[in-house]
Amino acid sequence: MIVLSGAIGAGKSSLATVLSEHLGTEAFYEQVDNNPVLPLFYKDPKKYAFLLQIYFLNKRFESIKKAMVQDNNVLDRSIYEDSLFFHMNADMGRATPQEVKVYDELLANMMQELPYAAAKKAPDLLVHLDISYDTMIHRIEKRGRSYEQPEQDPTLPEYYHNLLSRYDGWYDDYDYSPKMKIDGDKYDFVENPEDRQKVLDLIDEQLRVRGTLD
Ligand SMILES: Nc1ncnc2c1ncn2[C@@H]1O[C@H](COP(=O)(O)OP(=O)(O)OP(=O)(O)O)[C@@H](O)[C@H]1O
Ligand SMILES: Nc1nc(=O)c2ncn([C@H]3C[C@H](O)[C@@H](CO)O3)c2[nH]1
Repeated sequence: MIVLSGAIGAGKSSLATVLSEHLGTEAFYEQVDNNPVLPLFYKDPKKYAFLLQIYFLNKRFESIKKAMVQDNNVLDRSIYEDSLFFHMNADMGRATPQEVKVYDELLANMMQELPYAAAKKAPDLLVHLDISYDTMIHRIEKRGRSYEQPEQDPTLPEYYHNLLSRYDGWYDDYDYSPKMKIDGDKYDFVENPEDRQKVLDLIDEQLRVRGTLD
C-alpha cells in the first residue's frame, strides 16, 4: 500500500488518481464532498472538531482495510495526519484534554487491530507532497470548496500557516515506513504530462528499491 500525505490542496487526490492508473491498482479517497461534518466544522470548529475527527478516523480505517488487500493500492491521506490535524485543533482550544485523550487511545487501539499490523505494520511507502503557502492558497482557490476559502473566515490563513509549519516537523519525524518527498510547487502533474512522468519515475524508482514493483 502506498500512502500519500500533504496539506490541504497539496495534490493528494490528483496524484492518487494518476498513480493508481499508472500502476493498475486502486485509489482510495478521503471522504470530503460527501462528508456531512466537514462544513459544520469549518462553521463552528470548537463544536465539531471532535466529531469530525471521529468521522475521519472511522472512514480512514475503513479505507485502509480495503486498500491493504493488494500491493501498491493508493491511499490519498495517511491516518497519521489525522492526528496532526486534531492535535493542532486541540492546541487552538477546539478540543478538550479529555477529548484528546479519548481520541489518542481510540487511535492506538484501532491501529493495533489493523490486520496488516501482524505482518507489515505500516505502508510500503509514504509519498509526501510538499507545498508552499502560496501554492496551497492558489490550489484551494482553484478547487473552490466554499468553506475552505480564506475570504469566508479571516482566521483561515493563520490555520493554514500553522498546518504547513506542523507538516515540516511531522514529515521529518515520520518513521513508520520508507518515505519520499515530492516538490508540489515544482511539478504540475495535473496539467503537464512531462512533469507527471517525472513524478511517476521518482515514485517507481522508490517502489523498485522496496521490491513492490518489477
Ligand atoms: N501538482 C499540481 N499542479 C497543479 N495543480 C495541482 C497540482 N496538484 C493539485 N492541483 C490542483 O489543486 C487542487 C487541489 O488538488 P487535490 O484535490 O488533488 O488536493 P488534495 O491534496 O487532495 O487536497 P485535500 O487534502 O484538501 O483533499 C485541484 O484543483 C488540482 O487540480
Ligand atoms: N480538522 C480536520 N481533521 C482532520 O483529520 C482532517 N482531515 C482532513 N481535513 C480537512 C482538510 C480539508 O479541508 C478537507 C480535505 O482534506 O478535510 C481535516 N480536518
